Amino acid sequence: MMQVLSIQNCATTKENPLSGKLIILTGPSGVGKGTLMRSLLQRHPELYYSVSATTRPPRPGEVNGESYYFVSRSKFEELIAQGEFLESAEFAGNYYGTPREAVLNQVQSGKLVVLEIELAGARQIRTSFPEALSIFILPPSFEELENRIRGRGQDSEEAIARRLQRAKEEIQAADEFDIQIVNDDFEAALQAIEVALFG
Ligand SMILES: Nc1ncnc2c1ncn2[C@@H]1O[C@H](COP(=O)(O)OP(=O)(O)OP(=O)(O)O)[C@@H](O)[C@H]1O
Ligand SMILES: Nc1nc2c(ncn2[C@@H]2O[C@H](COP(=O)(O)O)[C@@H](O)[C@H]2O)c(=O)[nH]1
Repeated sequence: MMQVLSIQNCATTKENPLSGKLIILTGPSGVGKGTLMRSLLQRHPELYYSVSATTRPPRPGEVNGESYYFVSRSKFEELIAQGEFLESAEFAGNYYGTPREAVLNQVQSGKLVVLEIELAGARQIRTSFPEALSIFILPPSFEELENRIRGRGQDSEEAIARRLQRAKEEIQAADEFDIQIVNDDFEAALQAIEVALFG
């Protein structure tokens, strides 16, 4: 039976303001969230990165259970029906979702848990966990965003078009989030995230 923890378990404490807190890292596809996240984890291995489930096929080099849990559409729908996700959303033709139990267990044990997720999921988390700290990563320009998605060399033309269309909608929502950071100079953006998390 799945364990469901109450929201009180996610509160920070006076003694340790960073303990047991959810961090949302969001922003358009290709802005550099994953790259920032990897550097952040190298510098702060005490952070817990939530590995999502997705129906997207693995890209070269992606490892099941590390990059994502890669599941079929029918399995994903079964997991939604069983309430196994803290949030889930459809993005560019695929489902993505945050495993509920793993994340809540980590928050309860006092970890700072980072969710790298798209806009619809970020909104769901903000509604369920208003005390979560939310960070929106912006590109220096839309042209640079397109260059980064193309430069990554991982998406078909159709997928690129979908992601760019979605990016326009996502960027308009940046103001909804607690902190906005422009990922132009990578090191500066990384340091801005560190300041947001650790002061
Ligand atoms: N500050 C930066 N300057 C130039 N290139 C960058 C910068 N940050 C990230 N990149 C590059 O942009 C590309 C997209 O980055 P990344 O895959 O991390 O984006 P993402 O936001 O995680 O995308 P998605 O949401 O689709 O997973 C990568 O090739 C990465 O190396
Ligand atoms: N709502 C959620 N969005 C997620 C989750 N895991 C990743 N994502 C976001 O999806 C897009 C596309 O990712 P990609 O790996 O296919 O490029 C990107 O914005 C991710 O941040 C999740 O669990 N829930």
